[in-house]
Amino acid sequence: MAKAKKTVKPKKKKSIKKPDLTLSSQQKLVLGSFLIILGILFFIAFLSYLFTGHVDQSALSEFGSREVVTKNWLSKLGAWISDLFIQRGFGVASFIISGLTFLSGIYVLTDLNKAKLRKHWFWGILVIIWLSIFFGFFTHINDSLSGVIGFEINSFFQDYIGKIGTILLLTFAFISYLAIRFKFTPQRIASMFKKASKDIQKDFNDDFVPVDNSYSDEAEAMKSAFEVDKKVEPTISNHSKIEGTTQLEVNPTIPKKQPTTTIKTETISPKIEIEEPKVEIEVETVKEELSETDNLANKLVEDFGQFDPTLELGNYQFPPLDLLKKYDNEGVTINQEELENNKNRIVETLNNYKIGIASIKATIGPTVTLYEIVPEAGIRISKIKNLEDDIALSLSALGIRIIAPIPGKGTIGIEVPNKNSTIVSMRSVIASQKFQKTEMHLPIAIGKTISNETLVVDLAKMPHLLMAGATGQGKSVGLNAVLTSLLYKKHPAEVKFVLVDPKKVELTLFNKIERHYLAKLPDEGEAIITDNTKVIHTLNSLCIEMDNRYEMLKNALCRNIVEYNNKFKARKLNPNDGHAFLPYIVLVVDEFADLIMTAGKEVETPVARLAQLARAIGIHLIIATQRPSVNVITGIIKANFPARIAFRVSSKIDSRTILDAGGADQLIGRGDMLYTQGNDMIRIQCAFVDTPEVEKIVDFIGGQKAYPDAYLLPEYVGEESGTSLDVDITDRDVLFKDAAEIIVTAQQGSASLLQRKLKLGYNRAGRLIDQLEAAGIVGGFEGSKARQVLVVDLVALDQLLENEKK
Ligand SMILES: Nc1ncnc2c1ncn2[C@@H]1O[C@H](COP(=O)(O)OP(=O)(O)OP(=O)(O)O)[C@@H](O)[C@H]1O
Repeated sequence: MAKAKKTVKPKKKKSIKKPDLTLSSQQKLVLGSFLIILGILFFIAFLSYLFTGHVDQSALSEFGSREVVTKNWLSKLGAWISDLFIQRGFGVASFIISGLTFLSGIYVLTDLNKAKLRKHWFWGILVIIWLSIFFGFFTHINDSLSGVIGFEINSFFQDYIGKIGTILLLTFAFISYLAIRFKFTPQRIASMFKKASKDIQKDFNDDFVPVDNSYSDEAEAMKSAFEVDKKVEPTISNHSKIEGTTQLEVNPTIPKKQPTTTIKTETISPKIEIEEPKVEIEVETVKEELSETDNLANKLVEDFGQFDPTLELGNYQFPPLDLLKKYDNEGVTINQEELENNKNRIVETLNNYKIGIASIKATIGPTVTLYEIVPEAGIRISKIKNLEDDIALSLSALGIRIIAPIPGKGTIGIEVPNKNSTIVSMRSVIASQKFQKTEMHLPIAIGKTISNETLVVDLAKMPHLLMAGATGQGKSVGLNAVLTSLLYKKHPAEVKFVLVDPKKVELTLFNKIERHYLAKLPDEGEAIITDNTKVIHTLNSLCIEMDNRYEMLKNALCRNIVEYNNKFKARKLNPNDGHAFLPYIVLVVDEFADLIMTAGKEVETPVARLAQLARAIGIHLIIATQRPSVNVITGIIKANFPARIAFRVSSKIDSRTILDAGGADQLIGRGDMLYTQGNDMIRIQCAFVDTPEVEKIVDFIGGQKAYPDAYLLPEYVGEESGTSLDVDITDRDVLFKDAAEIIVTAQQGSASLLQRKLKLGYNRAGRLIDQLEAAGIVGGFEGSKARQVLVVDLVALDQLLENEKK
């Protein structure tokens, strides 16, 4: 609300009245005009008092009587009010009150900034008091100059600090007023004096000068002296301002002194005028010229509306929250005693190592409590870091993690597991505002941070996720949490899953939503892939899908899937040209280690290719593994998976393999995890979603109307279908070029070399040799001897392959 108000405000000027929270427009009109009239009444009464006050003085005692005649222009009331304000109040300074009242009326009517009005009153009252004290000096001339208040204060000052003291005090008040109110500085005053003396000198030299900047400069200087304040109190009257400007502009050769005085009067006696009129500029937006296709697209959008990819399953219902379980032990449960004990032990332990603590703060999370310590001055953080193991031993709790220092803070963190950890239910994170209101493309409510905040991350931004953790530490639950998040947020038309599950048990549940959310190869029975050869086919098929999508993006002149889909929705892309709405594809591979061990390069190559290139076209990979050893998570995979989740692992080395840092070995399991997206590491308690809950969700979705089939991936012709001598270069094995390079580099035409280097099976390596022979890279079969290599080096090989394409 407040924001909306803010954005609207600057546009609204006098003409449009902004709704007020307390007063209706009618009330504002009544109050505003009342104040304006009251201001005018005051002014008339005060003005009249200057002429009639002394006559009316005697009548005031009989004020109640109707017969008494008063001379004030506003009769008895005028006489009484002006007597009250001028005689018994602040003297002639009371005129300012009439001005302020008038001003308040204008503010209420035109709904200007109330804070400004308050400022006017504040400064106005100070000026009134100052003036009345100042005029107190001159009461011998006329006692209504200062009023009783001014006179009394003045004589009070004079009694205590004398006449000179009072004058000095008033001077000081005056300077302070100028400095604070008008932002006057000595430099500004000096520069004004300088300018003035220069001008005088010039005047002296010649009476008339051709127009120069000094007028406007001076005007500027004076103006700028007040400019800072303009926002607070726009004082220059429109009328005089316009006059000043015209004089300056129209008479280019007028004598200098004249305009100077004009400007001075203009600035020194600020008249009451509320808002400087701002000439508003109306910007006409020029319509972009439309191209032919745009016109057509606009017409189509006009006729049929934007393309809605969800239309085919228009009645699709998202799973309700009720399908997810509520847990009793949700919410933070750590008692004061535990907190106190831990704190004491930390303080004691650190004291044993001569580390003094300046302060300590605890943040209680779902699984661990973070004690944030500020060490005493002079203690080196590296010292604490080195003592990590000793401190953990002394605190003798499993899973103590020391963060020294906490990034971005000068403090040290010690995370101590809570005795009773709490479950972070999937329901709580899905129901969180953060998740419900997110605008992310592929939002994942992964769990809660140490300070109990729900963490929602965007898979589309990651752009791929690597998950590792020893068995039983929460990996499968983590995968389910990811999938559940997407099911709760994305329509079947918007996202498709390719699920690879060599364990055959974890992801089978999702079979029920095959025709809603899964993608598969054509002619495959089941969408969930459990067989290694099928995995290789699917990965290669995804590579083809990727290439196809890139082609579509290129033709549509789009840089990424979001732009492409927006263009498609705006009906700017013709389905007859091969365009279609592109759903995101999320490839989930459980037990990646298992795959790499059995299929080696055949899996690694397409995975690496997808990881490198697929982000822009909406294919995202989630890879989970139990064994995070370097031959599973190779350099090329790591380089392309900046987002990583580590559940508890058994060794520091494993932790380093996944996170490039220790820490995952000190987690406590059961969904306790570390998450990094390339820079900082955050400790998260993974949201818990149990198999029965997932089952309910997939049943709910599976029970609804579905597409006729799963999302079909492009067909991939695998190695089995190749003949022994493939001459057609388009039918070559994807590893053909790699194989040729290995053979040429080694100058040894043997299948076993390929088997070793490319981690291939014998059959495939043999077939590669056959294809190399057909391409003229290796010679014919020579019994037990290795084949002859016919290409001398890699340059020659490149040339040969280039020539082939022509
Ligand atoms: N986020 C969590 N919150 C609470 N408990 C959890 C959480 N995640 C896992 N657990 C507990 O740990 C058990 C094992 O989790 P999970 O099946 O996910 O392990 P895993 O790492 O997949 O094991 P494996 O690799 O053998 O499949 C769960 O049954 C559950 O009791």
